[in-house]
Amino acid sequence: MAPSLLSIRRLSCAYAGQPAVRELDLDLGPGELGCLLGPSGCGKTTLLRAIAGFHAPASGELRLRGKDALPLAPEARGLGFVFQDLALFPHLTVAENVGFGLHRLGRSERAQRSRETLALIGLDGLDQRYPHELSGGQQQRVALARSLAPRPDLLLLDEPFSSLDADLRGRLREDLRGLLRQLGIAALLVTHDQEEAFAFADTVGVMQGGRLLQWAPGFELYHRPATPFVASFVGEGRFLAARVMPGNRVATALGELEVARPMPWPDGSEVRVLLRPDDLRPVDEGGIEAEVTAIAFRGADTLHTLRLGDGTVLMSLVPSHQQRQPGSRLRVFPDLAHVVVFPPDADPL
Ligand SMILES: Nc1ncnc2c1ncn2[C@@H]1O[C@H](COP(=O)(O)OP(=O)(O)OP(=O)(O)O)[C@@H](O)[C@H]1O
Repeated sequence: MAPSLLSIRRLSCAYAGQPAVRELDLDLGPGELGCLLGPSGCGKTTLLRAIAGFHAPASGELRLRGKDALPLAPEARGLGFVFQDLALFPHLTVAENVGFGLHRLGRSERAQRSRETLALIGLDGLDQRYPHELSGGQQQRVALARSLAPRPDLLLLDEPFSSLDADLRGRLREDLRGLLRQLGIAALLVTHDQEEAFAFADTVGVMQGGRLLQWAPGFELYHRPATPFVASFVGEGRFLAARVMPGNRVATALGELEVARPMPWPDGSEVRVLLRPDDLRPVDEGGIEAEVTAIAFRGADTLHTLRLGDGTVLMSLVPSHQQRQPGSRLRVFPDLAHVVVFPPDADPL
């Protein structure tokens, strides 16, 4: 197997003895687009700064291209980065900003690379402007161009789009993604925004309390979350009380469900099953009847909050042309591709 571009083992970081990153393992391959997702304060920025060389970890290993990177200063690590607080140089033109990291190249090569990168990022013709003569989105493109101009093999991005409105944000993200693919550059992006993480990354990591709980493609995170925290943090979902039955089945208020993988708990154990809103399909007959307690319009569909007879609260996505009011009744049928089961007491939410 080819060595990872970035390989992290048991990495721990702390501020004045307070842990911020705990025993974290992570691998990123050449050209792979990764994303770190997690609640505020879970250690995403600290991890990114440790990779960049701006934060010295307390312990653990950090290897880049197979070599120990911890002794290396940030500029010797061969990485590009775009951090929230990394502003453009106001007294330099766009071309000079983009050429800033290209001191190893000759003068004409530098100008050519700078022009080429500006064209790639969609800033043709703006090279002689100063940062204050650009829109917020254009400034962010210059910051991206500056980090991409030296053609690093790994780009670190800390919420680079957070100051932009949703439309611009989406466009810039797509343009950057295409460009990284075209140039074969790997990236690790920190974001709060799940939609952004799924749209951008091949592999998404969910962090909590300094730990990386799962590092997997978005589909895996959504359909096979490793912990109840990942299950509830990624997408929407509710837990339904269940009991383990013989033959890899669980009994629930919605009937018996088949579990694809063997469960480690003996028959009769109390467990809980993850139910996503798209796991509960509205039906005319059969299924189970529930009371609609709230309705949130989403455009193409509406998110219904439902209460079963025993008080269990669940969610169901319903096509939005089916109009209903809170207090009405709805029949739903569980239609689960993957039944995800957790013990009842793990990681209480
Ligand atoms: N310079 C610092 N000095 C002391 N503690 C810090 C410092 N920077 C971060 N921390 C603490 O370390 C923990 C992790 O912070 P970090 O900024 O890495 O989280 P984050 O996941 O990036 O959060 P956010 O999403 O809010 O940016 C938090 O408890 C935070 O309070």
